[in-house]
Amino acid sequence: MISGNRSTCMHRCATRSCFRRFPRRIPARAPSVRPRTSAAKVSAPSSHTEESPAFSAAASAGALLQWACSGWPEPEYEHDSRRHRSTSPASTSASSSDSLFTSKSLHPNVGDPANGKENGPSAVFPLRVAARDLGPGRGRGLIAISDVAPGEILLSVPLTRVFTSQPDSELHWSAEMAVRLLRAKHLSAQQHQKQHGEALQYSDDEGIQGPKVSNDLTGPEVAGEAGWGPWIAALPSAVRTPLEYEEAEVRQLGCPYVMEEVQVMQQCVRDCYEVLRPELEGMGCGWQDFLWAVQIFHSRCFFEPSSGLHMCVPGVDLANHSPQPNAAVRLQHSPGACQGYDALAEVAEPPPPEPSRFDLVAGEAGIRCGEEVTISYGRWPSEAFLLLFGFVPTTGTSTAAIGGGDDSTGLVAGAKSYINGSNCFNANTNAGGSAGAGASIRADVATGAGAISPGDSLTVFRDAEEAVHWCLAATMASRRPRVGQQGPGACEEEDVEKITEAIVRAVVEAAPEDSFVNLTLTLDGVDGRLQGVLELVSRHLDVGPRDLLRSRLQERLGDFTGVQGVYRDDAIKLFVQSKCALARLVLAQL
Ligand SMILES: C[S@@+](CC[C@H](N)C(=O)[O-])C[C@H]1O[C@@H](n2cnc3c(N)ncnc32)[C@H](O)[C@@H]1O
Repeated sequence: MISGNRSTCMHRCATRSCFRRFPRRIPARAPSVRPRTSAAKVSAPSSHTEESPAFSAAASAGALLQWACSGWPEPEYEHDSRRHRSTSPASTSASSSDSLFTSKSLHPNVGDPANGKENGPSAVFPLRVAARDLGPGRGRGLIAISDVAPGEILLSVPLTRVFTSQPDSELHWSAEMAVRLLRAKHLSAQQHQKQHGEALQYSDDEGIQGPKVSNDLTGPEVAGEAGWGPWIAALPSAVRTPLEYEEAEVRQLGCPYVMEEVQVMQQCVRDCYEVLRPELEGMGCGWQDFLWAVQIFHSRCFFEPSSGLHMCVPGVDLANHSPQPNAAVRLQHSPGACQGYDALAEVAEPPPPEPSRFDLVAGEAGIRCGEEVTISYGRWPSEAFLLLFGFVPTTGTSTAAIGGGDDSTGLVAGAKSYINGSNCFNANTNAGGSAGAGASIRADVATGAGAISPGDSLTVFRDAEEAVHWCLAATMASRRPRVGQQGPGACEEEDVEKITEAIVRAVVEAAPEDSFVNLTLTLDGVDGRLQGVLELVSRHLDVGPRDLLRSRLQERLGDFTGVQGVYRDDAIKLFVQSKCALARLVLAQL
Protein backbone atom coordinates (compact mmCIF):
# COMPACT_ATOMS: atom_id res chain seq x y z
CA MET A 1 0.00 0.00 0.00
CA ILE A 2 1.39 3.32 -0.99
CA SER A 3 1.47 6.21 1.40
CA GLY A 4 2.94 9.24 -0.25
CA ASN A 5 6.45 8.01 -0.69
CA ARG A 6 6.01 5.37 1.93
CA SER A 7 4.33 2.06 1.90
CA THR A 8 2.75 0.30 4.79
CA CYS A 9 1.46 -3.17 5.06
CA MET A 10 -0.73 -4.80 7.64
CA HIS A 11 2.11 -6.15 9.62
CA ARG A 12 5.44 -7.50 8.70
CA CYS A 13 5.70 -11.20 8.28
CA ALA A 14 6.32 -12.68 11.69
CA THR A 15 7.78 -15.92 10.58
CA ARG A 16 11.43 -16.77 11.00
CA SER A 17 13.44 -14.63 13.32
CA CYS A 18 10.94 -11.93 14.29
CA PHE A 19 10.29 -13.59 17.61
CA ARG A 20 13.72 -15.02 18.14
CA ARG A 21 15.38 -11.77 19.05
CA PHE A 22 13.14 -10.76 21.92
CA PRO A 23 12.84 -9.90 24.66
CA ARG A 24 16.30 -8.50 25.21
CA ARG A 25 15.37 -7.72 28.77
CA ILE A 26 14.46 -11.23 29.85
CA PRO A 27 16.10 -12.65 32.93
CA ALA A 28 19.19 -14.72 32.10
CA ARG A 29 17.26 -17.88 32.77
CA ALA A 30 13.63 -17.17 32.30
CA PRO A 31 11.53 -19.24 34.64
CA SER A 32 8.82 -21.16 32.90
CA VAL A 33 5.52 -19.44 33.32
CA ARG A 34 2.26 -21.15 33.78
CA PRO A 35 -0.46 -18.92 32.40
CA ARG A 36 -2.74 -18.02 35.22
CA THR A 37 -6.32 -17.14 34.71
CA SER A 38 -6.88 -15.06 37.81
CA ALA A 39 -6.54 -11.94 35.70
CA ALA A 40 -7.50 -9.30 38.14
CA LYS A 41 -9.22 -6.64 36.12
CA VAL A 42 -7.23 -3.85 34.61
CA SER A 43 -9.64 -1.26 35.78
CA ALA A 44 -13.35 -1.51 35.45
CA PRO A 45 -14.70 -5.00 34.70
CA SER A 46 -12.53 -6.31 31.94
CA SER A 47 -14.47 -7.50 28.93
CA HIS A 48 -11.75 -9.71 27.57
CA THR A 49 -11.44 -11.89 30.58
CA GLU A 50 -15.07 -12.85 30.65
CA GLU A 51 -17.07 -15.38 28.71
CA SER A 52 -18.50 -12.93 26.28
CA PRO A 53 -19.06 -12.47 22.57
CA ALA A 54 -16.00 -11.28 20.81
CA PHE A 55 -17.38 -7.90 20.00
CA SER A 56 -18.25 -4.86 21.92
CA ALA A 57 -21.42 -2.98 21.10
CA ALA A 58 -21.82 -1.47 17.66
CA ALA A 59 -22.24 1.84 19.44
CA SER A 60 -18.65 1.60 20.66
CA ALA A 61 -17.36 1.08 17.14
CA GLY A 62 -19.57 3.87 15.78
CA ALA A 63 -18.32 6.28 18.41
CA LEU A 64 -14.81 5.12 17.66
CA LEU A 65 -14.99 6.19 14.01
CA GLN A 66 -16.11 9.63 15.03
CA TRP A 67 -13.43 9.89 17.70
CA ALA A 68 -10.67 8.54 15.44
CA CYS A 69 -11.29 11.20 12.79
CA SER A 70 -11.20 14.10 15.24
CA GLY A 71 -8.48 15.54 17.39
CA TRP A 72 -6.80 17.75 14.82
CA PRO A 73 -4.51 19.97 16.81
CA GLU A 74 -3.94 23.23 14.91
CA PRO A 75 -6.16 26.06 16.21
CA GLU A 76 -6.44 27.75 12.80
CA TYR A 77 -8.38 24.74 11.58
CA GLU A 78 -11.13 25.43 14.04
CA HIS A 79 -11.99 28.93 12.93
CA ASP A 80 -10.88 29.47 9.38
CA SER A 81 -13.08 27.17 7.41
CA ARG A 82 -11.69 28.30 4.05
CA ARG A 83 -8.09 27.46 4.95
CA HIS A 84 -9.25 24.48 6.81
CA ARG A 85 -11.12 23.15 3.86
CA SER A 86 -8.18 23.64 1.59
CA THR A 87 -6.03 21.39 3.72
CA SER A 88 -8.46 18.96 5.23
CA PRO A 89 -8.04 15.30 4.37
CA ALA A 90 -11.55 15.19 2.99
CA SER A 91 -10.93 18.00 0.58
CA THR A 92 -8.19 16.06 -1.14
CA SER A 93 -10.74 13.69 -2.53
CA ALA A 94 -12.65 14.21 -5.72
CA SER A 95 -16.10 14.22 -4.27
CA SER A 96 -15.86 15.79 -0.88
CA SER A 97 -14.85 19.32 -1.61
CA ASP A 98 -17.59 20.66 0.62
CA SER A 99 -16.42 18.82 3.65
CA LEU A 100 -14.52 20.00 6.65
CA PHE A 101 -13.79 18.84 10.11
CA THR A 102 -12.63 20.36 13.32
CA SER A 103 -11.15 19.34 16.58
CA LYS A 104 -14.12 20.57 18.56
CA SER A 105 -17.80 19.97 19.13
CA LEU A 106 -18.29 17.01 16.89
CA HIS A 107 -21.84 15.88 16.26
CA PRO A 108 -22.77 12.60 17.82
CA ASN A 109 -24.63 11.38 14.74
CA VAL A 110 -21.76 9.41 13.38
CA GLY A 111 -21.76 8.34 9.81
CA ASP A 112 -24.24 10.88 8.50
CA PRO A 113 -22.75 12.26 5.30
CA ALA A 114 -24.95 15.30 5.67
CA ASN A 115 -22.65 16.36 8.46
CA GLY A 116 -20.11 17.20 5.84
CA LYS A 117 -21.80 20.52 5.20
CA GLU A 118 -19.89 23.65 6.00
CA ASN A 119 -21.43 24.72 9.24
CA GLY A 120 -18.66 26.20 11.30
CA PRO A 121 -16.65 24.69 14.06
CA SER A 122 -19.23 22.05 14.87
CA ALA A 123 -18.96 20.34 11.49
CA VAL A 124 -17.56 16.85 11.37
CA PHE A 125 -15.44 14.82 9.05
CA PRO A 126 -18.04 13.26 6.81
CA LEU A 127 -17.82 9.59 7.50
CA ARG A 128 -18.49 7.39 4.49
CA VAL A 129 -18.35 4.17 6.49
CA ALA A 130 -19.98 2.56 9.48
CA ALA A 131 -18.97 -0.44 11.56
CA ARG A 132 -21.10 -3.59 11.29
CA ASP A 133 -20.96 -7.03 12.83
CA LEU A 134 -20.39 -9.41 9.91
CA GLY A 135 -20.87 -12.56 11.91
CA PRO A 136 -18.67 -15.38 13.14
CA GLY A 137 -15.40 -15.82 11.35
CA ARG A 138 -15.02 -12.23 10.22
CA GLY A 139 -16.05 -10.19 13.20
CA ARG A 140 -16.89 -6.59 12.58
CA GLY A 141 -16.04 -4.75 9.42
CA LEU A 142 -16.51 -1.41 7.72
CA ILE A 143 -19.46 -0.88 5.38
CA ALA A 144 -19.84 2.01 2.93
CA ILE A 145 -22.90 4.03 3.89
CA SER A 146 -23.03 5.89 0.61
CA ASP A 147 -21.52 5.42 -2.83
CA VAL A 148 -17.85 6.32 -2.65
CA ALA A 149 -15.88 7.75 -5.57
CA PRO A 150 -12.46 6.35 -6.53
CA GLY A 151 -9.75 7.87 -4.37
CA GLU A 152 -12.17 9.33 -1.86
CA ILE A 153 -10.99 9.41 1.74
CA LEU A 154 -13.09 7.22 3.98
CA LEU A 155 -11.34 7.79 7.28
CA SER A 156 -8.55 10.17 8.18
CA VAL A 157 -6.89 9.67 11.53
CA PRO A 158 -4.37 12.18 12.88
CA LEU A 159 -1.14 10.53 13.97
CA THR A 160 -1.79 11.79 17.48
CA ARG A 161 -4.57 9.19 17.56
CA VAL A 162 -2.51 6.37 16.10
CA PHE A 163 -1.16 4.01 18.74
CA THR A 164 2.46 3.57 17.67
CA SER A 165 5.25 1.29 18.87
CA GLN A 166 8.27 2.86 20.51
CA PRO A 167 11.40 2.64 18.39
CA ASP A 168 13.97 1.82 21.04
CA SER A 169 12.12 -0.62 23.21
CA GLU A 170 14.08 -3.58 24.49
CA LEU A 171 10.98 -5.69 24.54
CA HIS A 172 9.24 -7.28 21.62
CA TRP A 173 7.23 -4.52 19.97
CA SER A 174 3.87 -6.11 20.72
CA ALA A 175 4.69 -6.61 24.41
CA GLU A 176 5.79 -3.01 24.72
CA MET A 177 2.56 -1.84 23.08
CA ALA A 178 0.50 -4.25 25.16
CA VAL A 179 1.69 -2.90 28.48
CA ARG A 180 0.98 0.65 27.33
CA LEU A 181 -2.49 -0.37 26.18
CA LEU A 182 -3.25 -1.91 29.57
CA ARG A 183 -1.92 1.16 31.33
CA ALA A 184 -4.07 3.39 29.12
CA LYS A 185 -7.09 1.23 29.89
CA HIS A 186 -6.38 1.47 33.58
CA LEU A 187 -5.97 5.25 33.45
CA SER A 188 -9.02 5.93 31.27
CA ALA A 189 -11.21 3.90 33.62
CA GLN A 190 -9.80 5.76 36.59
CA GLN A 191 -10.46 9.07 34.88
CA HIS A 192 -14.00 8.03 34.02
CA GLN A 193 -14.59 7.09 37.63
CA LYS A 194 -13.26 10.43 38.79
CA GLN A 195 -15.34 12.44 36.33
CA HIS A 196 -18.58 10.51 36.54
CA GLY A 197 -18.34 9.01 39.98
CA GLU A 198 -19.08 5.55 38.59
CA ALA A 199 -17.26 2.67 37.01
CA LEU A 200 -17.54 2.07 33.27
CA GLN A 201 -20.63 0.04 32.36
CA TYR A 202 -20.14 -3.11 30.39
CA SER A 203 -23.37 -4.13 28.75
CA ASP A 204 -25.60 -2.57 26.15
CA ASP A 205 -29.33 -2.80 25.45
CA GLU A 206 -28.91 -5.95 23.39
CA GLY A 207 -27.04 -7.67 26.16
CA ILE A 208 -23.80 -7.61 24.25
CA GLN A 209 -20.85 -7.44 26.56
CA GLY A 210 -18.62 -4.51 25.93
CA PRO A 211 -17.75 -1.30 27.62
CA LYS A 212 -19.97 1.66 26.90
CA VAL A 213 -18.23 4.75 25.66
CA SER A 214 -18.99 8.18 26.82
CA ASN A 215 -19.45 10.94 24.27
CA ASP A 216 -16.23 12.48 25.47
CA LEU A 217 -14.10 12.96 22.40
CA THR A 218 -10.98 14.01 24.23
CA GLY A 219 -8.00 12.14 22.89
CA PRO A 220 -4.45 11.38 23.96
CA GLU A 221 -3.22 14.72 22.60
CA VAL A 222 -5.08 16.34 25.51
CA ALA A 223 -5.60 13.61 28.09
CA GLY A 224 -2.36 11.68 27.58
CA GLU A 225 -2.58 7.94 28.10
CA ALA A 226 -6.04 8.28 29.63
CA GLY A 227 -7.30 9.64 26.31
CA TRP A 228 -7.40 6.32 24.44
CA GLY A 229 -10.67 5.26 26.10
CA PRO A 230 -12.99 5.39 23.06
CA TRP A 231 -10.61 3.22 21.01
CA ILE A 232 -10.04 0.75 23.83
CA ALA A 233 -13.77 0.46 24.41
CA ALA A 234 -14.28 -0.61 20.80
CA LEU A 235 -11.56 -3.26 20.74
CA PRO A 236 -12.77 -6.85 20.48
CA SER A 237 -13.12 -8.50 23.85
CA ALA A 238 -11.43 -11.67 22.60
CA VAL A 239 -8.87 -12.42 19.91
CA ARG A 240 -7.65 -15.93 19.20
CA THR A 241 -4.34 -16.51 17.48
CA PRO A 242 -1.88 -19.43 17.85
CA LEU A 243 -0.51 -17.73 20.96
CA GLU A 244 -3.50 -19.34 22.66
CA TYR A 245 -3.18 -22.75 21.04
CA GLU A 246 -2.77 -25.73 23.30
CA GLU A 247 -0.14 -28.33 22.52
CA ALA A 248 -2.60 -30.58 20.70
CA GLU A 249 -3.66 -27.73 18.46
CA VAL A 250 -0.07 -26.81 17.68
CA ARG A 251 0.54 -30.44 16.64
CA GLN A 252 -2.48 -30.27 14.33
CA LEU A 253 -0.66 -27.68 12.23
CA GLY A 254 1.29 -30.62 10.82
CA CYS A 255 4.27 -28.59 9.70
CA PRO A 256 7.33 -28.86 11.96
CA TYR A 257 8.60 -25.44 10.89
CA VAL A 258 5.36 -23.69 11.77
CA MET A 259 4.96 -25.65 15.01
CA GLU A 260 8.39 -24.48 16.04
CA GLU A 261 7.51 -20.92 15.11
CA VAL A 262 4.40 -21.03 17.29
CA GLN A 263 6.38 -22.41 20.21
CA VAL A 264 9.02 -19.71 19.85
CA MET A 265 6.30 -17.07 19.72
CA GLN A 266 4.52 -18.45 22.78
CA GLN A 267 7.77 -18.59 24.73
CA CYS A 268 8.70 -15.07 23.72
CA VAL A 269 5.39 -13.71 24.99
CA ARG A 270 5.67 -15.69 28.22
CA ASP A 271 9.18 -14.32 28.76
CA CYS A 272 7.97 -10.78 28.13
CA TYR A 273 5.18 -11.34 30.63
CA GLU A 274 7.68 -12.37 33.29
CA VAL A 275 9.66 -9.20 32.73
CA LEU A 276 6.56 -7.04 32.88
CA ARG A 277 4.77 -8.94 35.61
CA PRO A 278 5.44 -6.54 38.51
CA GLU A 279 4.21 -3.57 36.52
CA LEU A 280 1.19 -5.45 35.22
CA GLU A 281 0.23 -6.74 38.63
CA GLY A 282 0.51 -3.21 39.94
CA MET A 283 -2.30 -2.34 37.55
CA GLY A 284 -4.31 -5.38 38.52
CA CYS A 285 -3.52 -7.20 35.27
CA GLY A 286 -2.79 -10.88 34.89
CA TRP A 287 -1.55 -13.19 32.15
CA GLN A 288 -4.90 -13.25 30.31
CA ASP A 289 -5.00 -9.45 30.14
CA PHE A 290 -1.49 -9.37 28.74
CA LEU A 291 -2.19 -12.13 26.22
CA TRP A 292 -5.30 -10.30 25.05
CA ALA A 293 -3.40 -7.05 24.59
CA VAL A 294 -0.53 -8.69 22.69
CA GLN A 295 -2.97 -10.41 20.34
CA ILE A 296 -4.80 -7.13 19.81
CA PHE A 297 -1.60 -5.70 18.34
CA HIS A 298 -0.61 -8.80 16.40
CA SER A 299 -3.95 -8.76 14.65
CA ARG A 300 -4.42 -5.01 14.13
CA CYS A 301 -1.09 -3.29 13.47
CA PHE A 302 0.35 -1.82 10.32
CA PHE A 303 4.08 -1.91 9.83
CA GLU A 304 5.76 1.19 8.45
CA PRO A 305 9.02 -0.01 6.91
CA SER A 306 11.00 3.24 6.69
CA SER A 307 10.62 3.96 10.40
CA GLY A 308 10.31 0.34 11.48
CA LEU A 309 7.28 1.27 13.56
CA HIS A 310 4.10 -0.66 14.15
CA MET A 311 0.92 1.38 14.08
CA CYS A 312 -2.52 0.59 15.33
CA VAL A 313 -4.96 2.99 13.68
CA PRO A 314 -8.30 3.40 15.46
CA GLY A 315 -11.17 2.99 13.03
CA VAL A 316 -8.99 1.75 10.18
CA ASP A 317 -8.30 -1.27 12.40
CA LEU A 318 -11.90 -2.32 11.71
CA ALA A 319 -11.15 -2.99 8.03
CA ASN A 320 -11.02 -6.67 7.15
CA HIS A 321 -8.64 -8.27 4.67
CA SER A 322 -9.37 -9.21 1.10
CA PRO A 323 -6.92 -10.35 -1.58
CA GLN A 324 -8.97 -8.16 -3.94
CA PRO A 325 -9.46 -5.10 -1.76
CA ASN A 326 -11.53 -2.08 -2.70
CA ALA A 327 -9.60 0.33 -0.48
CA ALA A 328 -6.06 1.01 0.70
CA VAL A 329 -4.26 2.93 3.43
CA ARG A 330 -1.69 5.68 3.17
CA LEU A 331 0.40 7.62 5.60
CA GLN A 332 0.48 11.34 4.90
CA HIS A 333 3.25 13.29 6.50
CA SER A 334 3.04 16.85 7.62
CA PRO A 335 4.89 19.32 5.39
CA GLY A 336 6.18 20.72 8.66
CA ALA A 337 8.17 17.56 9.04
CA CYS A 338 9.71 17.93 5.57
CA GLN A 339 13.23 19.11 5.07
CA GLY A 340 13.38 22.71 3.88
CA TYR A 341 10.01 23.73 5.21
CA ASP A 342 11.44 26.18 7.75
CA ALA A 343 13.77 27.72 5.17
CA LEU A 344 10.91 28.22 2.76
CA ALA A 345 8.80 29.74 5.49
CA GLU A 346 11.35 32.56 5.82
CA VAL A 347 10.78 33.78 2.26
CA ALA A 348 7.13 33.08 1.68
CA GLU A 349 4.01 32.56 3.71
CA PRO A 350 3.84 28.84 4.14
CA PRO A 351 0.66 26.89 3.64
CA PRO A 352 -1.06 26.08 6.91
CA PRO A 353 0.65 23.11 8.49
CA GLU A 354 -1.15 19.93 7.75
CA PRO A 355 -1.16 17.34 10.51
CA SER A 356 0.36 14.00 9.69
CA ARG A 357 -2.38 11.47 9.28
CA PHE A 358 -3.30 7.96 8.34
CA ASP A 359 -5.94 7.72 5.62
CA LEU A 360 -8.22 4.94 4.45
CA VAL A 361 -8.83 5.62 0.77
CA ALA A 362 -11.27 4.08 -1.73
CA GLY A 363 -9.66 2.12 -4.56
CA GLU A 364 -9.81 2.80 -8.27
CA ALA A 365 -13.21 1.24 -8.75
CA GLY A 366 -14.89 3.21 -5.99
CA ILE A 367 -17.21 1.48 -3.51
CA ARG A 368 -20.97 1.01 -3.68
CA CYS A 369 -23.22 1.87 -0.79
CA GLY A 370 -23.62 -1.21 1.43
CA GLU A 371 -20.42 -2.90 0.22
CA GLU A 372 -17.82 -3.99 2.76
CA VAL A 373 -14.69 -1.84 2.67
CA THR A 374 -11.66 -4.11 2.60
CA ILE A 375 -7.92 -3.65 2.41
CA SER A 376 -5.11 -6.09 1.72
CA TYR A 377 -3.04 -7.02 4.76
CA GLY A 378 -0.31 -8.11 2.37
CA ARG A 379 0.40 -11.17 0.28
CA TRP A 380 1.79 -13.47 2.89
CA PRO A 381 1.98 -17.23 3.13
CA SER A 382 -0.87 -18.70 5.13
CA GLU A 383 1.36 -19.24 8.19
CA ALA A 384 1.94 -15.50 8.49
CA PHE A 385 -1.81 -14.85 8.44
CA LEU A 386 -2.38 -17.61 10.93
CA LEU A 387 0.40 -16.68 13.34
CA LEU A 388 -0.47 -13.01 13.56
CA PHE A 389 -4.09 -12.56 12.60
CA GLY A 390 -5.43 -15.96 13.61
CA PHE A 391 -7.14 -16.63 10.28
CA VAL A 392 -6.23 -17.96 6.86
CA PRO A 393 -7.73 -16.14 3.87
CA THR A 394 -10.06 -18.45 1.98
CA THR A 395 -10.67 -16.68 -1.30
CA GLY A 396 -7.90 -18.49 -3.02
CA THR A 397 -7.15 -19.30 -6.57
CA SER A 398 -9.04 -21.87 -8.57
CA THR A 399 -6.70 -21.82 -11.52
CA ALA A 400 -3.02 -21.65 -10.95
CA ALA A 401 -0.08 -21.13 -13.22
CA ILE A 402 2.95 -22.95 -11.91
CA GLY A 403 6.52 -22.42 -12.92
CA GLY A 404 6.45 -18.89 -14.19
CA GLY A 405 3.37 -19.14 -16.35
CA ASP A 406 1.48 -15.93 -17.00
CA ASP A 407 -0.36 -14.60 -14.03
CA SER A 408 -3.41 -13.41 -15.81
CA THR A 409 -5.45 -13.53 -12.60
CA GLY A 410 -3.01 -11.28 -10.76
CA LEU A 411 -3.31 -13.60 -7.80
CA VAL A 412 0.22 -14.82 -7.75
CA ALA A 413 2.08 -11.64 -8.57
CA GLY A 414 3.07 -10.73 -5.03
CA ALA A 415 4.29 -14.11 -3.88
CA LYS A 416 7.79 -13.47 -5.14
CA SER A 417 8.26 -10.45 -2.97
CA TYR A 418 7.99 -12.55 0.16
CA ILE A 419 10.79 -14.86 -0.82
CA ASN A 420 13.87 -12.74 -0.80
CA GLY A 421 15.96 -13.39 -3.82
CA SER A 422 13.99 -16.43 -4.76
CA ASN A 423 15.29 -16.35 -8.29
CA CYS A 424 18.77 -15.08 -7.61
CA PHE A 425 20.36 -18.46 -7.89
CA ASN A 426 19.46 -18.60 -11.54
CA ALA A 427 20.52 -15.01 -12.02
CA ASN A 428 23.89 -15.51 -10.40
CA THR A 429 24.91 -18.83 -11.73
CA ASN A 430 22.78 -19.91 -14.60
CA ALA A 431 23.18 -23.23 -12.93
CA GLY A 432 21.44 -26.22 -14.18
CA GLY A 433 20.54 -25.01 -17.61
CA SER A 434 17.89 -27.33 -18.80
CA ALA A 435 17.40 -29.75 -15.98
CA GLY A 436 16.19 -27.31 -13.31
CA ALA A 437 13.32 -28.83 -11.43
CA GLY A 438 11.38 -25.58 -11.24
CA ALA A 439 12.08 -24.47 -14.74
CA SER A 440 10.25 -27.36 -16.24
CA ILE A 441 7.25 -27.48 -13.97
CA ARG A 442 4.37 -26.04 -15.90
CA ALA A 443 0.73 -26.26 -15.17
CA ASP A 444 -2.57 -24.66 -15.64
CA VAL A 445 -4.63 -26.68 -13.28
CA ALA A 446 -7.97 -26.38 -11.69
CA THR A 447 -7.79 -26.80 -7.93
CA GLY A 448 -10.51 -26.78 -5.36
CA ALA A 449 -11.77 -23.21 -5.36
CA GLY A 450 -10.46 -21.29 -2.43
CA ALA A 451 -8.19 -24.08 -1.23
CA ILE A 452 -4.93 -22.28 -1.76
CA SER A 453 -4.50 -19.11 0.18
CA PRO A 454 -3.37 -16.35 -2.19
CA GLY A 455 0.33 -15.68 -1.77
CA ASP A 456 0.81 -18.98 -0.02
CA SER A 457 4.05 -20.91 -0.09
CA LEU A 458 5.18 -24.29 1.16
CA THR A 459 8.46 -24.56 3.00
CA VAL A 460 10.23 -27.54 1.48
CA PHE A 461 13.42 -27.20 3.53
CA ARG A 462 14.38 -24.96 6.42
CA ASP A 463 17.71 -24.14 4.71
CA ALA A 464 20.26 -25.39 2.21
CA GLU A 465 22.05 -27.52 4.76
CA GLU A 466 18.92 -29.39 5.69
CA ALA A 467 18.19 -29.85 2.00
CA VAL A 468 21.60 -31.36 1.33
CA HIS A 469 21.43 -33.68 4.33
CA TRP A 470 17.95 -34.82 3.42
CA CYS A 471 18.84 -35.48 -0.20
CA LEU A 472 21.88 -37.51 0.77
CA ALA A 473 19.96 -39.54 3.34
CA ALA A 474 17.06 -40.15 0.99
CA THR A 475 19.33 -41.18 -1.85
CA MET A 476 21.36 -43.54 0.29
CA ALA A 477 18.25 -45.07 1.79
CA SER A 478 16.91 -45.82 -1.65
CA ARG A 479 20.19 -47.50 -2.64
CA ARG A 480 20.89 -49.36 0.56
CA PRO A 481 19.76 -52.82 -0.62
CA ARG A 482 22.50 -52.88 -3.20
CA VAL A 483 25.32 -53.68 -0.81
CA GLY A 484 28.85 -53.24 -2.02
CA GLN A 485 27.81 -50.93 -4.77
CA GLN A 486 30.21 -48.12 -5.65
CA GLY A 487 28.99 -44.57 -5.38
CA PRO A 488 27.04 -42.55 -2.85
CA GLY A 489 24.91 -45.48 -1.79
CA ALA A 490 27.96 -47.16 -0.33
CA CYS A 491 29.26 -44.07 1.44
CA GLU A 492 30.59 -44.18 4.97
CA GLU A 493 29.51 -41.48 7.41
CA GLU A 494 32.75 -39.57 6.93
CA ASP A 495 32.22 -39.51 3.20
CA VAL A 496 28.70 -38.27 3.71
CA GLU A 497 29.98 -35.38 5.77
CA LYS A 498 32.56 -34.55 3.15
CA ILE A 499 30.03 -34.65 0.37
CA THR A 500 27.62 -32.55 2.40
CA GLU A 501 30.27 -29.97 3.12
CA ALA A 502 31.35 -29.85 -0.49
CA ILE A 503 27.83 -29.31 -1.69
CA VAL A 504 27.00 -26.70 0.93
CA ARG A 505 30.23 -24.87 0.05
CA ALA A 506 29.32 -25.00 -3.61
CA VAL A 507 25.87 -23.63 -2.81
CA VAL A 508 27.22 -20.75 -0.77
CA GLU A 509 29.87 -19.94 -3.37
CA ALA A 510 27.24 -19.91 -6.05
CA ALA A 511 25.26 -17.18 -4.32
CA PRO A 512 27.24 -15.84 -1.39
CA GLU A 513 24.80 -13.12 -0.49
CA ASP A 514 21.92 -15.45 -0.11
CA SER A 515 20.93 -16.78 3.25
CA PHE A 516 19.38 -19.91 1.79
CA VAL A 517 16.87 -20.01 4.59
CA ASN A 518 13.29 -21.12 4.02
CA LEU A 519 13.40 -22.85 0.65
CA THR A 520 9.90 -22.86 -0.71
CA LEU A 521 7.38 -23.56 -3.40
CA THR A 522 4.77 -21.03 -4.39
CA LEU A 523 2.17 -20.72 -7.09
CA ASP A 524 4.99 -19.15 -9.08
CA GLY A 525 6.88 -22.41 -8.94
CA VAL A 526 10.02 -23.58 -7.17
CA ASP A 527 12.08 -21.08 -5.23
CA GLY A 528 15.18 -20.47 -7.37
CA ARG A 529 17.48 -21.20 -4.44
CA LEU A 530 15.84 -24.56 -3.85
CA GLN A 531 16.12 -25.28 -7.52
CA GLY A 532 19.83 -24.50 -7.42
CA VAL A 533 20.47 -26.65 -4.36
CA LEU A 534 18.60 -29.59 -5.87
CA GLU A 535 20.59 -29.30 -9.07
CA LEU A 536 23.92 -29.24 -7.27
CA VAL A 537 23.00 -32.16 -5.07
CA SER A 538 21.71 -34.16 -7.97
CA ARG A 539 24.96 -33.71 -9.85
CA HIS A 540 26.90 -35.18 -6.92
CA LEU A 541 24.47 -38.00 -6.38
CA ASP A 542 23.47 -38.78 -9.88
CA VAL A 543 19.77 -38.42 -9.13
CA GLY A 544 17.31 -36.22 -10.99
CA PRO A 545 16.32 -33.00 -9.15
CA ARG A 546 12.75 -33.73 -10.05
CA ASP A 547 12.90 -37.11 -8.27
CA LEU A 548 14.37 -35.52 -5.19
CA LEU A 549 11.70 -32.87 -5.14
CA ARG A 550 8.93 -35.41 -5.70
CA SER A 551 9.91 -37.57 -2.75
CA ARG A 552 10.43 -34.58 -0.49
CA LEU A 553 7.00 -33.21 -1.40
CA GLN A 554 5.39 -36.56 -0.73
CA GLU A 555 6.98 -36.50 2.68
CA ARG A 556 5.80 -32.94 3.35
CA LEU A 557 2.30 -33.82 2.21
CA GLY A 558 2.38 -36.75 4.63
CA ASP A 559 3.14 -34.30 7.48
CA PHE A 560 -0.13 -32.54 6.80
CA THR A 561 -2.34 -35.47 5.90
CA GLY A 562 -1.10 -37.43 8.91
CA VAL A 563 -2.68 -34.93 11.31
CA GLN A 564 -5.02 -36.68 13.74
CA GLY A 565 -8.24 -35.64 15.40
CA VAL A 566 -10.97 -33.11 14.87
CA TYR A 567 -9.82 -29.60 14.20
CA ARG A 568 -10.65 -27.39 17.13
CA ASP A 569 -10.04 -24.22 15.24
CA ASP A 570 -11.22 -23.59 11.69
CA ALA A 571 -8.10 -21.59 10.99
CA ILE A 572 -5.96 -24.72 11.53
CA LYS A 573 -8.13 -26.67 9.12
CA LEU A 574 -7.84 -23.99 6.45
CA PHE A 575 -4.11 -23.78 6.97
CA VAL A 576 -3.64 -27.52 6.49
CA GLN A 577 -5.98 -27.55 3.47
CA SER A 578 -4.07 -24.74 1.85
CA LYS A 579 -0.70 -26.45 2.27
CA CYS A 580 -2.01 -29.82 1.07
CA ALA A 581 -3.56 -28.22 -2.00
CA LEU A 582 -0.31 -26.51 -2.90
CA ALA A 583 1.77 -29.67 -2.41
CA ARG A 584 -0.69 -31.76 -4.46
CA LEU A 585 -0.81 -29.20 -7.20
CA VAL A 586 2.95 -29.28 -7.67
CA LEU A 587 3.18 -33.06 -7.26
CA ALA A 588 0.62 -33.50 -10.00
CA GLN A 589 2.96 -31.68 -12.35
CA LEU A 590 6.19 -33.47 -11.55
C1 LIG B 1 -7.69 -5.51 11.81
S1 LIG B 1 -8.86 -6.56 12.51
C2 LIG B 1 -10.27 -6.26 11.51
C3 LIG B 1 -11.51 -5.98 12.34
C4 LIG B 1 -12.03 -7.15 13.10
N1 LIG B 1 -12.87 -7.99 12.24
C5 LIG B 1 -12.83 -6.72 14.33
O1 LIG B 1 -13.93 -7.19 14.53
O2 LIG B 1 -12.30 -5.94 15.11
C6 LIG B 1 -8.22 -8.11 11.97
C7 LIG B 1 -9.01 -9.31 12.42
O3 LIG B 1 -10.23 -9.40 11.69
C8 LIG B 1 -10.49 -10.73 11.27
N2 LIG B 1 -10.41 -10.77 9.79
C9 LIG B 1 -9.96 -9.80 8.98
N3 LIG B 1 -10.08 -10.15 7.69
C10 LIG B 1 -10.60 -11.39 7.67
C11 LIG B 1 -10.93 -12.32 6.63
N4 LIG B 1 -10.76 -12.03 5.35
N5 LIG B 1 -11.43 -13.51 7.00
C12 LIG B 1 -11.62 -13.84 8.30
N6 LIG B 1 -11.32 -13.00 9.32
C13 LIG B 1 -10.81 -11.79 9.02
C14 LIG B 1 -9.41 -11.57 11.91
O4 LIG B 1 -9.91 -12.02 13.14
C15 LIG B 1 -8.29 -10.59 12.14
O5 LIG B 1 -7.46 -10.95 13.22
